Amino acid sequence: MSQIRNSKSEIRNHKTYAIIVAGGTGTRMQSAVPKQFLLLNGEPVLMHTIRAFASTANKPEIIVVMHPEFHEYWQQLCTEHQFTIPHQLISGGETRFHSVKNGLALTEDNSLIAVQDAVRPLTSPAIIDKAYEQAAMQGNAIVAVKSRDSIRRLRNGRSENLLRDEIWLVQTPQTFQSSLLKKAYEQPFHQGFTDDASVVEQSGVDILLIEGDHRNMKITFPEDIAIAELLLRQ
Ligand SMILES: Nc1ccn([C@@H]2O[C@H](COP(=O)(O)OP(=O)(O)OP(=O)(O)O)[C@@H](O)[C@H]2O)c(=O)n1
Ligand SMILES: C[C@](O)(CO)[C@H](O)COP(=O)(O)O
Repeated sequence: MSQIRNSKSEIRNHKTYAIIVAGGTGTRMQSAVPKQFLLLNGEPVLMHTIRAFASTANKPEIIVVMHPEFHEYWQQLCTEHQFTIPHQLISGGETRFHSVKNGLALTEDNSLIAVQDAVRPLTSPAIIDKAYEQAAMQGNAIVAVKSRDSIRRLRNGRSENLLRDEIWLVQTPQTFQSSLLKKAYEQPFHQGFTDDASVVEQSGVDILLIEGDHRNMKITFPEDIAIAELLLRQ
């Protein structure tokens, strides 16, 4: 109970942001428009993701990062779907790393920043709030789930079993105190930076996991839209 009270009072000292990265082209989805605009239960994927953040207790300021080529299209979708949740729309970069960096430029210091894939429309408001609370107390909070399958590593043609209890599959949101995230993103881009945790870890910070939910899937391949629609109905 006292831990809950502490985390709530910690968070009150910080402004909260969500940087929702929607600057990708969705090559693996092979759709006519990037996957963040595909309809999920009749509404674009990105609108579900923005609504999850707007439905949290923390009510972060929402920054959506998107390739400028799609800004007008997105405005049209917002009008068509009568989507009025306030958000800032800014330009994406060459990679996810560069898109996040563009978002960071709009954030104030001494804040808490959640970085979220636009294409994770099933993230629950509860886990978003939990991540802000944990990051307020401990510096960072990375949502992840344990592997349900056995895991093997293949190297030089030989496979070996890994202890699956030690393996976590990383999702978003990935939430940080702004000072840690901004310092880490001053590093030059590296191909190994597949998410925000890998960037922050490279700057010398220990990464802390919080348990998420297997439903928090990333829309990546064509079949994922149908799977997400089934999960939304449950
Ligand atoms: N230059 C980029 C590349 C990716 N992203 C975002 O990062 C998230 C995770 O990336 P991914 O699933 O790989 O999306 P895409 O890059 O669009 O897909 P693909 O790799 O299949 O091309 C997505 O919300 C995507 O829009 C971004 O903001 N800017
Ligand atoms: C950020 C991420 O979703 C965490 O699992 C993942 O690293 C994105 O990878 P992608 O190759 O850009 O889809």
